[in-house]
Amino acid sequence: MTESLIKIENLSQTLGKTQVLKSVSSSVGQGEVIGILGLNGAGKTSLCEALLGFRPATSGSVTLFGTSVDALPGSSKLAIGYVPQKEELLTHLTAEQNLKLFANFYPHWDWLFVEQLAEKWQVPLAKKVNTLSEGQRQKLSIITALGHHPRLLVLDEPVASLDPLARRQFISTLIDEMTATNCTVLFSSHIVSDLERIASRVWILKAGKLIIDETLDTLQERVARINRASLFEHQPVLHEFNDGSLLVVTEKPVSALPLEQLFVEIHQ
Ligand SMILES: Nc1ncnc2c1ncn2[C@@H]1O[C@H](COP(=O)(O)OP(=O)(O)OP(=O)(O)O)[C@@H](O)[C@H]1O
Repeated sequence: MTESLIKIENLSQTLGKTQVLKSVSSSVGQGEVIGILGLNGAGKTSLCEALLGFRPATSGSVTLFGTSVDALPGSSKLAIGYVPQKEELLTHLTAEQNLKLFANFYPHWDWLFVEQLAEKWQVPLAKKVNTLSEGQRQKLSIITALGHHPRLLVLDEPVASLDPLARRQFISTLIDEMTATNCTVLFSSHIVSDLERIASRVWILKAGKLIIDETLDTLQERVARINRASLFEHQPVLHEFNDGSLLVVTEKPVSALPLEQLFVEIHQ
């Protein structure tokens, strides 16, 4: 079995008085695309940031590329592309100056690819960032993360400000990039249809807990809500609803709930 690119073990994090992550465990292999879903405040950003080592875990651990995230060498950091929920561009510089700053850090920066993306996505490179629209800034932030062809790409709601055409272009670029480089992608979004187009696996967070960690195929074909009386011995329960019914993976295909409906139901 190939080594996990990301390994998360019993990761918990408390910020102030809030426990924002509760004993999260999972592992992700090279080339997997994880779609992260959760209500506002569920812990998606906290998880992305903890995975990248931006905030130390209160307990538990994260391993990236086989090394503890707390001791990650520079070469591994350079293999990561990150699009934060709120872009962190230098607003008094032009879009092009921002790209040049990023390019300085990355030996494998691909200017041809970056310029093609900027043209296709209509990001005006000569304009100062503080004069760009929110969507244009978001596109620029995505380009800075893709420009060095990362092995691991973490995208925290990258499409929130994008119009439908831009979202479609972004998803298609992401698919091309994944095909060309077999990069691993973690992608949080509230737009379930986008996640369904690219995710191989789905994580659903609820109040800091990872309650669902299943392949998209399993979720779409074999996840069903059953009564407790129908539960087989040793059948793992994904979620228990308020009325006592249970969400389980069935052995044979069932007419599973559409992902969006499943998401809504487990939060009611
Ligand atoms: N610096 C902080 N100090 C204290 N609590 C925090 C801090 N940052 C986030 N939180 C809390 O952590 C919880 C998870 O927040 P997080 O931003 O990870 O959620 P999210 O799923 O990304 O939400 P959204 O969909 O709104 O972006 C929330 O209850 C939030 O109030």
